[in-house]
Amino acid sequence: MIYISRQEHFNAAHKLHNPKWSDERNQEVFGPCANTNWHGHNYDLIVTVKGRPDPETGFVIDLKELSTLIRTHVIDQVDHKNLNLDVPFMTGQLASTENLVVAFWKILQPEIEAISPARLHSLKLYETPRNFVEYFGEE
Ligand SMILES: Nc1nc2c(c(=O)[nH]1)N=C([C@H](O)[C@H](O)COP(=O)(O)OP(=O)(O)OP(=O)(O)O)CN2
Repeated sequence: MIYISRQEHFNAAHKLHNPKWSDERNQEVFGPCANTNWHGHNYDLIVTVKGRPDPETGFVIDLKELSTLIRTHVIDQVDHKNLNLDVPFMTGQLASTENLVVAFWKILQPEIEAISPARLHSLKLYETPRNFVEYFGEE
């Protein structure tokens, strides 16, 4: 079994804001991340799939195809966007790295399975060089 990864990049604006709370409470919990007029991040997304190399190509999955799939279904939806305002699949959700990576999984898993026998293994999403989450599809 081989684990193979592709890294993609996007930048996006957001703020951490719970609409059920007062502005003061949001500020207290989220600090500068609750800034009313948004802030931005340079995100990196690492998509890892697992499988056995095809005997004819030697590939678990064609990384060019995987890149196109990630860009079409995820990166193009979020790049240069406001995650709170512009991204339908984040509507009604806090724009945290955790919620974002779960939303990406729900989009990518069926798309990968549609083009390849390889399976999605994990997503790693960097919000900053020091803040990142990893998700394996577990509930
Ligand atoms: N569990 C989570 N905690 C936080 C998240 C998150 O998505 N999940 N997000 C944020 C902020 O949006 C943002 O990441 C904070 O940025 P910042 O503090 O600037 O992060 P840095 O790594 O650049 O900060 P350093 O202090 O320089 O390490 C906050 N929490």
